[in-house]
Amino acid sequence: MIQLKDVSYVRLGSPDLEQAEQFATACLGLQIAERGKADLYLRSDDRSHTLCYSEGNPKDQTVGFEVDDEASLQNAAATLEALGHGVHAGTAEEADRRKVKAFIGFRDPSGNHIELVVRPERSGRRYFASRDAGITGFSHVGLNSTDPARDERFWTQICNARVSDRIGDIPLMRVNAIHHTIALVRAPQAGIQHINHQVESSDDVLRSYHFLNERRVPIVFGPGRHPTSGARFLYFKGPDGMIFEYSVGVDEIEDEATHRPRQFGFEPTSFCMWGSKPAGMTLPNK
Ligand SMILES: O=C/C=C/C(C(=O)O)=C(/O)C(=O)O
Ligand SMILES: [Fe+2]
Repeated sequence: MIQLKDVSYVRLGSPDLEQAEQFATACLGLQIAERGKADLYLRSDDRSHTLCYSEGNPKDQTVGFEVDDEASLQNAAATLEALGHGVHAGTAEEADRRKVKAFIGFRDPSGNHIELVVRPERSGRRYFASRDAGITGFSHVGLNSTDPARDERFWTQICNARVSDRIGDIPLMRVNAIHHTIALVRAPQAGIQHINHQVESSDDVLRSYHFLNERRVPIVFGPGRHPTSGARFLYFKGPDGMIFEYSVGVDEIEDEATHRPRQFGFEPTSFCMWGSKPAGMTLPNK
């Protein structure tokens, strides 16, 4: 069994790094860690980076997850190979670019590009936001799934993710105590459906609602509250149509041994208990 410890980073291809930088700093509120030749590294917490825009095709989207050590990485590679997932062993140069000791890359059953990494770098300097969005850290991703039941089996049976709750057949899965690190969303093709950053308070969510509205950043859902994790949230659109979420107050699962996933109906009130409806963002199909 592959033991995922946490989500580490997202890498997004971008045809326009300047536009990505403008959005990430002036709107989203991340800190520039480094500008490489073709990479823009952004921080959201005490890690050296949690988002990297890389010159290229916006369809190139990767999520990195941390595993314990190099032995775990080798075991993971063998497990995935045995299951027929092609595994790319990251070169030293590729690992440097990701600021990790070592990594492997593969595709999940829907075709999402996933990397498993060992020893992602932390920063000795504290995170200093580019704007006062109240970000406390990168927390989870929504991943497109062409078959949520199949992909739930992959993440839970091969990667040790645990289902915290389901909306219809959409699982919200954790890899540690936090309610979810991976949310599957039914879609016709692979891709990252949204990228979540936690903020400090509900005030931050509402402040950003007004801040982003004034700057004509499309708000696609919220402000609202998820009945699943209990989080207050706001979703908005960034470059290349990528959806970002701020949220606060995500539950932690107190007792790993006794937690049973709750089943929510596939209906609007399962997505927002305050009555907010998504605009221009398709609610996942059942
Ligand atoms: O609409 C359902 C979303 C649920 C949550 C949550 O419970 O916090 C998410 O953040 C999510 O799926 O992204
Ligand atoms: Fe989310």
